[in-house]
Amino acid sequence: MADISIDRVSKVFTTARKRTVALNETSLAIATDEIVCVVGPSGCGKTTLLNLVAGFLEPTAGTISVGSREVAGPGADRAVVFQADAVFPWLSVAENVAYGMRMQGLGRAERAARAERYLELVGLADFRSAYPKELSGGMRKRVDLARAYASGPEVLLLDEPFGALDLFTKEAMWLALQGVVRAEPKTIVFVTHDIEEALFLGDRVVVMTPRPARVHSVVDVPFGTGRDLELRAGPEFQALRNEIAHTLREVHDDAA
Ligand SMILES: Nc1ncnc2c1ncn2[C@@H]1O[C@H](COP(=O)(O)OP(=O)(O)OP(=O)(O)O)[C@@H](O)[C@H]1O
Repeated sequence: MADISIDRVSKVFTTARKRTVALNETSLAIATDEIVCVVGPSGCGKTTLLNLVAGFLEPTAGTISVGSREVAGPGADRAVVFQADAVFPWLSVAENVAYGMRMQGLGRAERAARAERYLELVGLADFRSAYPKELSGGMRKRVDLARAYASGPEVLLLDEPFGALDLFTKEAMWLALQGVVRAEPKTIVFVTHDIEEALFLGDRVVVMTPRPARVHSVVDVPFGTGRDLELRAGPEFQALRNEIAHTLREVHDDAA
């Protein structure tokens, strides 16, 4: 269990031809076991922010802490799920889920027990011996999620994990993620382009400005736990969706 503190973080990419300020003194505090969804204009720096928290990139200025530790590189306390599948095609579903635990040196029996627990939580227990090519896109995403959880992180960083899925598969993944989080809460940063996804899953939705990204506004999501898909049809959900869409349109127009 850990909170995340992003304190006046800037990130400048410098190549031979170009200098890009992706983030400019961005600050954000995320509480332990909170789900924060991040939306913003395309190319504003959302993935950069996530990669900085993951430790894949180093800030040009500012600091990021997870719990009491300052981020100084990737670590087992953080697991990342990307849009692209990260499953190994030559490993079975259960072996994929156990992979990170093997790297961490856990014994065979514990790996098997933990893999089983997370396969059950994501609804894949019957597919433990299947290989990725036998799975649908949504099922492969469930494997990614189970593997991320099984590696025992304190923080989950999700970068448009369901971005390539069709609407119905996506909805099923929202419910799957919600179920796993309910069984085992985590501090989650979830980057998405999908406002409904952000509102359905998040405790808060952070709207970023165009590049260089800063936090434009933060929307508190009042729907509690155990959300069902019908929620989206309700007036409160619709009003928040419209509010965020309006903000995004505004920041987009200001930058254009
Ligand atoms: N390694 C890199 N080298 C140079 N520039 C980079 C690098 N990574 C990202 N950028 C630039 O930083 C800016 C922010 O990119 P980033 O991928 O973080 O945006 P994003 O908000 O996640 O975009 P999208 O919504 O389209 O996924 C972009 O202009 C991008 O071209």
